[in-house]
Amino acid sequence: MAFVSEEEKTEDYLFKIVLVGDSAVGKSNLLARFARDEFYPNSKSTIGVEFQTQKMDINGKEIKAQIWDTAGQERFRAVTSAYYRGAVGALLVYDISRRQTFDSIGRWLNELHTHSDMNVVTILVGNKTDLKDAREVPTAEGKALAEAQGLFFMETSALDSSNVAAAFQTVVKEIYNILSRKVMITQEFKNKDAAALGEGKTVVLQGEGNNKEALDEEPKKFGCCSS
Ligand SMILES: Nc1nc2c(ncn2[C@@H]2O[C@H](COP(=O)(O)OP(=O)(O)OP(=O)(O)O)[C@@H](O)[C@H]2O)c(=O)[nH]1
Repeated sequence: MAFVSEEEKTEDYLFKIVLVGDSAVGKSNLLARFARDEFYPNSKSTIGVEFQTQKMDINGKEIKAQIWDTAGQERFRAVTSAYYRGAVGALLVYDISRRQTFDSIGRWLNELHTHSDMNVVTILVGNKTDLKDAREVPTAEGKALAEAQGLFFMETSALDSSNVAAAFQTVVKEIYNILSRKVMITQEFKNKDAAALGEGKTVVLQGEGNNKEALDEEPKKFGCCSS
C-alpha cells in the first residue's frame, strides 16, 4: 500500500466531468448506475441539467467526481457554454444499436472542444452492449474512431453494469495523473528555487485555465432534478 501522509489525505480534489451524446444513448442511466447502482428501463429525457458528486479513491486520495448530465436533444438542453465550463473530463456516449448516434460523435466532439479546454480528458463510450442482436456499430469501429481522435475507448452496458465504473474511473484516473505530473513539475521548480534561496519546499496543486476553474468552481444547477 502506498504511503499517504495525514496532510495529503485531507486534500480535496473536485473534477467536473460532463456526459455528452445524442438523446436516449443512456447518459442518465450510466450516471444512475455508477452513482447509485440503479437503472431505469423507461427513463424520460433529461430536462435542463442534473449532476451527482461521486467520491472515488485514486492512489489513496479522495477524489470527488462531479458528473454533469444534460439532454441530447437541443430543446431540453442546458445553456451550452455553462454546461461545459470548467470541465476536465468528458464521456462521449453513443448507442451501439443505433448507428446514427455514432455518426453524431464528430459533432459532439466539436462542441466539446469549442466550449472547453482542448485537453479535456475524453473517453468514447459505446453503450448498450447487452443489445447484442441489435448491434449496428462494431467494436473495432468505435476503437478506430477513438484512436484517430486520441480518445480513450470502452463499451458499456448501464443495464447489466458492465464497464460502467471502469469508464468513469479511466477518466478520473487520467485527470489525476495529469494533475500529479503538474504537481511534480511545480515541486521540481519550487525545489530548485528553494535550494537557491535556502528555503523549505512547498507543494501546490495548480490547474490551469478551465482546469483550475473546475477545481475552484461551486456546482451550479440549471433546470430540475438534481439529487
Ligand atoms: N438495453 C439497454 N437500454 C439502456 C441502456 N442504457 C440506457 N438504456 C435505455 O435507453 C433509454 C434512454 O436512456 P437515458 O439514460 O434516459 O438516455 P439519455 O442519453 O440520458 O437521454 P437524454 O436525456 O434524452 O439525452 C431508456 O429507456 C433506458 O432504459 C443499456 O445499457 N442497455
